[in-house]
Amino acid sequence: MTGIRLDAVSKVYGGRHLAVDNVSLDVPAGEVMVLLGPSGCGKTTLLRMIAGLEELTGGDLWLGGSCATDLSPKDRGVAMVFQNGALYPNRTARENIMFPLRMAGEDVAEARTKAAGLAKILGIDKTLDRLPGTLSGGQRQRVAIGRAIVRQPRIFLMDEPLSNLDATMRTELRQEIGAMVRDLNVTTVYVTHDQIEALTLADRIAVMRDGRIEDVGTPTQVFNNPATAFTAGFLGAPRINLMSATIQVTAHHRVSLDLGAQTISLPPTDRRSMILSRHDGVHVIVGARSDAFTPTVERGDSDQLLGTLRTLEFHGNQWIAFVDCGVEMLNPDLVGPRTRPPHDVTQTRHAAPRRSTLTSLARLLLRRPPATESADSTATPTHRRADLVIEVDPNPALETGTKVHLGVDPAKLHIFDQYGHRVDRVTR
Ligand SMILES: Nc1ncnc2c1ncn2[C@@H]1O[C@H](COP(=O)(O)OP(=O)(O)OP(=O)(O)O)[C@@H](O)[C@H]1O
Repeated sequence: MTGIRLDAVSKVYGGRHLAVDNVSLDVPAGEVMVLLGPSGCGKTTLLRMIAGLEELTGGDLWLGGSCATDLSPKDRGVAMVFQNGALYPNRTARENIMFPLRMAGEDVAEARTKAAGLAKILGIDKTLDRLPGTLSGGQRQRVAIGRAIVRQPRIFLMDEPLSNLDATMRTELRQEIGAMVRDLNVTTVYVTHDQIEALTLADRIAVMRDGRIEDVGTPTQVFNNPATAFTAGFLGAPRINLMSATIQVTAHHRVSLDLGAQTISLPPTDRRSMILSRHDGVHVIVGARSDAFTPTVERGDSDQLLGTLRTLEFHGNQWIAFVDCGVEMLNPDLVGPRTRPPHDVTQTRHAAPRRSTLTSLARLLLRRPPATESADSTATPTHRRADLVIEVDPNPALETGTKVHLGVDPAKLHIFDQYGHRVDRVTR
């Protein structure tokens, strides 16, 4: 089994377009690593660099403990499946799967046995004698996967293999891919922009943005304990509420998050209270998923916010309320890297991404808040007045236009600095 190590890897296209920016990542042998991120964030480029289809502009690639930066693609023991796994149209599914083995000189009977075994795992054993043109998209993609993996590659790379399939087929094949790569125990890197695919398939997810890795962790780690506001915003539906806030420290070091029109108090025992109590006046970003609130029509003991119910939506398995609390919301896509200085693409090695700590907060004290920065600054994330998006239980008293009290569970709040990094230490 072969692990993968990316060591400060960068890719600059045409001498000026930075597609992958100083990425370091370890994929232990046998792990299923999913690269997740929006279109254009560098996922495919990174995958192609592992396959040897793109040269590295900077950094090194290690496969199984040996430097593979300059190794030719055929010597890497890597197989790759793309969105549209092209098949030989005049060969049956069986012949397509057997093809790499026959090319390698393997005995026909042996190749047939291997192809049949894989076809069973992939659920296409009944279609082995058909031509690709007579197969459904999902069946064709299964054949392509079988053909890629039949030679037992050291590493299996998949680039959005399910994106052209319908929802039912995607779910089925996703489960089969997960089972297959684990059965075969092959180190797998899987690219997708679909959070459900990532959460369900991955041993670990690397969340990418603008050529960099924002966060790496198990699905539960990146979802429940996101290191950055972007990760918090990319995972989860409805999207996380990100509120612009200012730290307020009162007598006895009690810490509140001033949202402008309203405030949320942190319990003194909350570890963030300890961290933030020395940072009165600092701007932060407060993240709260839709289940962090308990809405009631009557005032309750744990109420922290008051708003007006603007809209109620039925989402099948849940009701979602849009509540106007007069607070300033931020767009998760625009928080973070755009607050960093513009990048010098001629430099391909950079310091490792920093962990969010008190030190980063301390640095904020030296900065003006985004709203007061110069007009041409890239530092201002999009601020907008918007509604909090909140899960509600069916309740006839919750009607559009009514006042709603919101209990807030501080344990479900994530607090980020203005660069979008968590103010408390994130452990992985
Ligand atoms: N051959 C190329 N020449 C110049 N720029 C390129 C080339 N290939 C990719 N890019 C650019 O590099 C960036 C990363 O592209 P990449 O295809 O790796 O992103 P991605 O995350 O896989 O996107 P998608 O999900 O849309 O496939 C993009 O801005 C893209 O336009």
